[in-house]
Amino acid sequence: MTGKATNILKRFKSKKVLVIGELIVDVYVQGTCSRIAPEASVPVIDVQDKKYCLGGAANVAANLAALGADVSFLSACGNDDYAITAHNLLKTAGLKTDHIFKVSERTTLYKTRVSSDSQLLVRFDEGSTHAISTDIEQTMKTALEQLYREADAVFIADYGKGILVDALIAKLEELSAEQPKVMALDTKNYHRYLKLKPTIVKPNCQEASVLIGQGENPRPDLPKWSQLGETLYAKTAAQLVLLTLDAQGVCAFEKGTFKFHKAVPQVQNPKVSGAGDTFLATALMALAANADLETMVSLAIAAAHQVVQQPQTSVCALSDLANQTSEPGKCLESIQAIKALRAELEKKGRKIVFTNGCFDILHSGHVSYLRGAKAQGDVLIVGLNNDESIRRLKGPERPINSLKDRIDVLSELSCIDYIIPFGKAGDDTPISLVQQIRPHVFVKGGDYRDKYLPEERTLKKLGCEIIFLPMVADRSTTNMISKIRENAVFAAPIAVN
Ligand SMILES: Nc1ncnc2c1ncn2[C@@H]1O[C@H](COP(=O)(O)OP(=O)(O)OP(=O)(O)O)[C@@H](O)[C@H]1O
Ligand SMILES: O=P(O)(O)O[C@@H]1O[C@H]([C@H](O)CO)[C@@H](O)[C@H](O)[C@@H]1O
Repeated sequence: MTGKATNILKRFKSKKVLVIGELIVDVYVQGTCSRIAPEASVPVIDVQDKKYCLGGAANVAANLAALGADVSFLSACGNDDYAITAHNLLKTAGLKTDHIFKVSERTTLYKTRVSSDSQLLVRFDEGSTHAISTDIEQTMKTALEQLYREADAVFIADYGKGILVDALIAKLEELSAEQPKVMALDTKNYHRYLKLKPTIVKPNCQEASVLIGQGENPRPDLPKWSQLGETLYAKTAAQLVLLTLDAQGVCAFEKGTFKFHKAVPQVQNPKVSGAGDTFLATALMALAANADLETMVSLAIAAAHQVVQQPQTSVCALSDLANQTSEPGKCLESIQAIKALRAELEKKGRKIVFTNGCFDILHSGHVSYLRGAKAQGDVLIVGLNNDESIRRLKGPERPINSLKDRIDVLSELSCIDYIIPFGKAGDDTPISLVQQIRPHVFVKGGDYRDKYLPEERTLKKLGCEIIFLPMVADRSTTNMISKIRENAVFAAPIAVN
């Protein structure tokens, strides 16, 4: 993934997101089965472990918090043991609980999954599913008004268990009409939100199949799905529809038009419960951070890929997502990597700019020159003399900074796309690199305008344009070293790496 994703992720931290929906506690009972019960032919599970996780809208809130968002979670639950469990789990996840309204007439929702080894045997769903009372409805409406106005984005996690009553949806419509916000919607009842016009929804293939009236047993064949954009748009009124097809990847639609399909990394025995929450939470954060559609979907896929490999409902932390999307280093070492890069750039029609140098102690002349070099094309590749090469070219006291240090420093310059170390005894010229890279433009500083360039003949044979950029006066590594020496109280020899 490109540096774009990295820049988008940096903007996640400042986002305030409102989550409204059902708070659910997921209970995972893990055991082993070695016998059948005497009273009936059912397995006896010797329970070995029981885990409690945030589920439903609470899992969405936990995912958003893990991605760096400042989350406000609006919900109602019972005033019971599972409400205490949920409260503790929310606190552990760094979530505020002051807008979780506990009411005695409700029982907190919880789903208990019983597994033997990794085989799910049964799931019990418990808790109140009736609509919240008018009192609680009014309380939540008041809270909704305040929290909506403070939010950058809204996530509606409607599990159809009595929280998202008509009055709250109507309030959302009113608020959205006054102050539109990016809004993600996860529901099985899209028809209830048509007037609200959510920004982004994420039906899976079964939900989409039901949505378009083709029943619950879809065949996730891609060609069919990519033609259903108009229908999905009509059924959801969502500007963006991200249709998740399990291992078949994701189809992205914008206002009914199919935009692209993205494959997903394949995982053996994926644990999908909660992965949809992670996917849509990440997509919403990316949207709120002004990501383009392609980057948004890639980030959502990367986050979901992380959680489907976890045994229980879990989250993808911002740091984990950053690690997954951080671009590989800029430094290319192997001929194969250089060849692959050249082929990729040619396929994309990119204009390649090449330059080379020692860049021992980086100074503003270098920076101005490298920025100017990048401006000559689309991609800047820098040939960087290795340490032995610099010793041969500039003397035994050089370089001051090792190749690794110089790569680290140059890699932080956004104008440089790739760095390739070079130089060997008997040939410290960039000729062989030029032959491999075949740049469209070759750049050196003006100090080379009247000097012999051994690579010039090769460049001309390649039809490569040669450009000399203006020098920044009084900036050179040699000068810097001299200044350091002159200013040193005791002209101690400069440590050579
Ligand atoms: N002051 C400057 N302004 C613009 N370009 C520069 C400047 N100094 C060096 N360059 C360019 O940067 C590239 C790397 O040069 P190099 O690393 O030798 O820099 P330097 O400061 O001249 O080093 P040294 O003093 O050790 O020779 C070369 O293409 C050179 O033309
Ligand atoms: O940092 P420098 O000394 O500007 O870079 C040198 O440039 C030489 C130039 O390309 C003429 O061939 C090159 O030969 C040398 O290896 C250094 O990169």
